[in-house]
Amino acid sequence: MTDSSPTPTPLDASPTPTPLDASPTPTPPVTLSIAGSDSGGGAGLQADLRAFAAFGCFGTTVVTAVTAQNTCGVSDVHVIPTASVERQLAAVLDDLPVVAVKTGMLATTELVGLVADAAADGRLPQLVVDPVLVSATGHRLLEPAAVAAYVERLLPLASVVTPNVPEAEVLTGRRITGLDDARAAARDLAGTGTRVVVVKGGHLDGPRAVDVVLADGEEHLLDAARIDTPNVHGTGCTFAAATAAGLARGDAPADAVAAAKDYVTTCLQRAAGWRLGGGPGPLDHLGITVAG
Ligand SMILES: Nc1ncnc2c1ncn2[C@@H]1O[C@H](COP(=O)(O)OP(=O)(O)OP(=O)(O)O)[C@@H](O)[C@H]1O
Ligand SMILES: Cc1ncc(COP(=O)(O)O)c(N)n1
Repeated sequence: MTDSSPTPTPLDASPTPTPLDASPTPTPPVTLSIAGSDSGGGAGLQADLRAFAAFGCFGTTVVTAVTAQNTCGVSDVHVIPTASVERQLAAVLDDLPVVAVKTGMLATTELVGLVADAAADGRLPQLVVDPVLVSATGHRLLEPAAVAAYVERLLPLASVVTPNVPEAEVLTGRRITGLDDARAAARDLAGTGTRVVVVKGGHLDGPRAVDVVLADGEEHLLDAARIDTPNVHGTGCTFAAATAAGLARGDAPADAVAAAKDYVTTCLQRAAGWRLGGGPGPLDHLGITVAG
């Protein structure tokens, strides 16, 4: 008599988990994000800290605003008083050896001015400015009068600026419908004094997601296949934080933006099938280590 029952499947066939590695590690580079909190966790400081960690950086934070936000929208914005932002900045910079800084949501003209003053005093090394104006869900995150402060005060002091298409349109007054317009906008923004300009192409149409980079007068493109996914909340924050982290670990700016592009593309790919929330969902930053 033969036994026709199927071979029993072991309950858990996955490989034995690697034990946690407790060996000492070198002191990491310190990065700083000056940005808003996203209660939904997809953008803002929450995304920045995950991107910093992926690049092996120790992230610190200065909170400019607390948003009540999820994937569907922003229902409240509480701007942190300027004096508190100033004290957070002093607390971080007076003690920790920050080597690169990223700014995100700055909310008001006063806070843009505060950051510009700190940069002018040489306290914000390798400054990456992500000029956050509006959330992906359409909520204003910067008061309109603050746009001039960005152009006149902050951009001249930035190492890298990373507007998306709608932000580049507001900052330059130029309509951007394709790559040639994005190139022209990048040249306008380089004219403010920023060393490296990245006009991100996530909002342009087409099968590729192409970003225009103008670095010390040299233009090149960051080009990746466009991923078909609704989960794009926090791509801009992630790209800028990853760029700051690359600079912090010693990459040249052109290498830092290229590594940031690879990282954000990987995070988008991994989360393409995620279903978190009813609106544009977050990226998968989890468990990724970007080799230096
Ligand atoms: N669907 C996509 N597939 C591949 N890459 C994308 C996609 N959407 C955005 N990107 C890339 O993500 C990065 C961020 O670009 P994007 O223009 O979306 O910035 P953003 O609008 O500031 O982001 P956010 O959604 O956080 O506001 C860029 O490198 C862009 O090319
Ligand atoms: C606190 C904060 N900072 C930045 C963004 C922009 O990200 P997105 O354009 O993906 O909404 C946001 N929504 N919230």
